[in-house]
Amino acid sequence: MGTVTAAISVSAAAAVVSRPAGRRRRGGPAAFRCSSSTAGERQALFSRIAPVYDHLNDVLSLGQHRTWKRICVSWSRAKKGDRVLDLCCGSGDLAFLLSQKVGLDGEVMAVDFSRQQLQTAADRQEQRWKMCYKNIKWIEGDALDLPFTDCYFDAVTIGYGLRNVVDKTKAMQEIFRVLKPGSRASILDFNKSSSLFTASLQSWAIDNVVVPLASGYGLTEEYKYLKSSISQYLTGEELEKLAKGAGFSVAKHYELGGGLMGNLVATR
Ligand SMILES: C/C(=C\Cc1cc(O)c2ccccc2c1O)CCC[C@H](C)CCC[C@H](C)CCCC(C)C
Ligand SMILES: C[S@@+](CC[C@H](N)C(=O)[O-])C[C@H]1O[C@@H](n2cnc3c(N)ncnc32)[C@H](O)[C@@H]1O
Repeated sequence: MGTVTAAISVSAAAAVVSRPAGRRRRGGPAAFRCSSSTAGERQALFSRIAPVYDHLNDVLSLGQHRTWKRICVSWSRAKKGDRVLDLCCGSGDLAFLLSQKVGLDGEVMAVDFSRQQLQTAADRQEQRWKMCYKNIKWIEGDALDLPFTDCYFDAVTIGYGLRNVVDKTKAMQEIFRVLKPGSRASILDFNKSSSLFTASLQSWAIDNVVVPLASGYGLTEEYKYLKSSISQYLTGEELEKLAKGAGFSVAKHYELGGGLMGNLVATR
């Protein structure tokens, strides 16, 4: 009873219920509120969705997310022999693309704070035959406190990660810090569109396709978080200002996928 009590008092305070596994809170599923969720709660969210994350991305975007990720990596200008960082790497999609760009003479550091996402990435690496993938290191770490010295990387990518960190300013400052002068950060995410039509289409797709399908996997609240996280994200113009504020000399945001997605390219 004590555990349930603790859960109820926690839910009253934090609006998020961290229930003991296998037991449901009275009154229906927990609401995962983006505005009050902590880093730990987001970490747990991405660990929960890890087993189906890649599959749902392919199904829900009709495979288009792979195109957007290829563009993100291409715009990082990562090249043979480079030392590069994929931040918030998740299951490794961008890290695998970077690996092919830098080759065996290069090095890919892929950082995430979800052990389950990293395990998925490492399993995928095991199952693939390309020799270059041996240049990837999977590192459990925090985007807000990177374990690297200043001016360490020739390029940084972050795909669908900046929107999910609890301190976007600190994350941008860390990205700037670990980049070599003249090098690029390429930051892919959903676009917080100023177009009412695009914003409505994005919102409709999440409400009527993404969340219902995710519900079939018991991940309703996890995928509802998507919509609230986008609503609390930054517009392209605000992302450019955030990058310039962190010290980047050039920052430009480009819309992708008809405005549903966006990619910021910032040069140190
Ligand atoms: C790769 C994509 C999203 C990754 C992703 C990011 C998050 O912050 C999440 C948070 C919580 C749960 C899941 C995620 C998550 O998967 C983008 C593509 C996958 C999207 C889930 C689908 C988006 C659908 C578009 C709004 C409409 C696509 C229209 C057309 C088919 C191109
Ligand atoms: C939507 S996934 C993106 C994964 C991958 N980049 C992709 O494009 O599919 C967001 C990832 O960011 C990670 N993440 C969120 N906040 C983080 C932080 N502060 N430090 C490290 N990883 C973080 C989550 O664990 C999750 O794996």
